[in-house]
Amino acid sequence: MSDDILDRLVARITLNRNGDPATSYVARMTAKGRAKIAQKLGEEAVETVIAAMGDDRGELIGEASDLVFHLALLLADAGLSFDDIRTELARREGISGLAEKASRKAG
Ligand SMILES: N=c1c2ncn([C@@H]3O[C@H](COP(=O)(O)OP(=O)(O)OP(=O)(O)O)[C@@H](O)[C@H]3O)c2ncn1[C@@H]1O[C@H](COP(=O)(O)O)[C@@H](O)[C@H]1O
Repeated sequence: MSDDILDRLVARITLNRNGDPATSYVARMTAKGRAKIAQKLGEEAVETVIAAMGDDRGELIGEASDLVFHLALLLADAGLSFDDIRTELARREGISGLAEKASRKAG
């Protein structure tokens, strides 16, 4: 078993996606479809933003965790995983966001 919680979470999501919606939140959300998962992700993003405006670190950690969990649900529904995100972030490594933006405007 991986010692990375994100890897274990993705493995659990993959297993539960086809489970019983009566006993699994992952299965229930999957059964509702990608639009519902995406909507929930958006709600969690807003809740994270609101938490970030306060000064309760625990609240922000909780909301950010809900956000990442629902992102994992959405990625799984699209046949993607955090490995795909890791690969893309590695590709971007060392490329300044400002330089990248400027190159898009120039092109
Ligand atoms: N990490 C999580 C996780 N984080 C958040 N959630 C659930 O996400 C749901 C949505 O959160 P909300 O804050 O919107 O709460 P809500 O109950 O819908 O309530 P409202 O805000 O709408 O009133 C809640 O039911 C949370 O319990 C999670 N559900 C599951 N996991 C992981 O996924 C695994 C598989 O879960 P099941 O498929 O449910 O067994 C679990 O073992 C965990 O490891």
